[in-house]
Amino acid sequence: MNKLIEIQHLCVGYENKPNVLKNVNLTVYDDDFLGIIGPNGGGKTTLVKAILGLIKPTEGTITFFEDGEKINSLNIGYLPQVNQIDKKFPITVFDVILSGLTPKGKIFKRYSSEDKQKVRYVAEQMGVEDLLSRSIGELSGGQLQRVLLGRAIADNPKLIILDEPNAYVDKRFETNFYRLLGDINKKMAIILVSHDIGTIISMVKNIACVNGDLHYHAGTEISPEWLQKAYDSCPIEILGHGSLPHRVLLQHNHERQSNPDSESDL
Ligand SMILES: Nc1ncnc2c1ncn2[C@@H]1O[C@H](COP(=O)(O)OP(=O)(O)OP(=O)(O)O)[C@@H](O)[C@H]1O
Repeated sequence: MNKLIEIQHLCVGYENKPNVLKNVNLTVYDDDFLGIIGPNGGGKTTLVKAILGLIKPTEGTITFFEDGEKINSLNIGYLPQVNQIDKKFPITVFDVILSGLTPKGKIFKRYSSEDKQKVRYVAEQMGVEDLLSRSIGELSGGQLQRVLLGRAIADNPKLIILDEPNAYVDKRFETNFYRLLGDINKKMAIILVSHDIGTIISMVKNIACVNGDLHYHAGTEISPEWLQKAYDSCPIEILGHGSLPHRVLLQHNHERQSNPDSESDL
């Protein structure tokens, strides 16, 4: 187990909201499966954007490693939140997966026959090989999720980041998707952002709760007290599921609330 990413004293935010995250420290390992939880507006996506290099830290550092040595950049695959996908965009499944092979900064890359073969291989792994000529607007939520996961892993990244992947699908299909993630985790590290603590606990190796700052918990044996502390001022209710907390219900009447209608998604 080697370090893959080391985040030290990270502060990051936006022009009109400069202090979204303050003094965040986190290490991600090369075989990690890290779950990121936290209340709405706590800064989970902001942390992901900082790791992806989409926003610049105001303070602190994010360092990448390969085989224990510092490197300048890391190949990261990303599965975005479903609301960031324009399903009306006229693009086929084949081209979506192929676009995962485009090196950063090279939009007009010429694809080789090897690339095209790779697309077919990835599509088979994701179980979408029969959908390659379909446009993404014709897919179900679960199919789209697997196509985008294929795009994220196509270039054999060292890490994939999945932002709320369970928002794509019906609960009944989640098991298959998470089994797929278990297989992928044998080859690369995974960061999974999710509101669903039940999912996080059953899947991941380590947990971080992001709520303006970051509380890290190695392992998944988390106590209700840790959760309450990590979620800060949000009142939480934990429903028992065996000895594991299964679901956390929050009331969003504190100042980080970003969407008053989203109470039911937690
Ligand atoms: N582009 C932006 N410009 C200004 N403020 C932003 C921007 N994006 C996010 N924010 C604010 O930063 C804070 C953290 O947002 P972020 O999306 O990181 O939270 P989150 O934990 O991912 O939330 P959710 O669970 O609702 O997806 C929120 O208060 C949000 O309104």
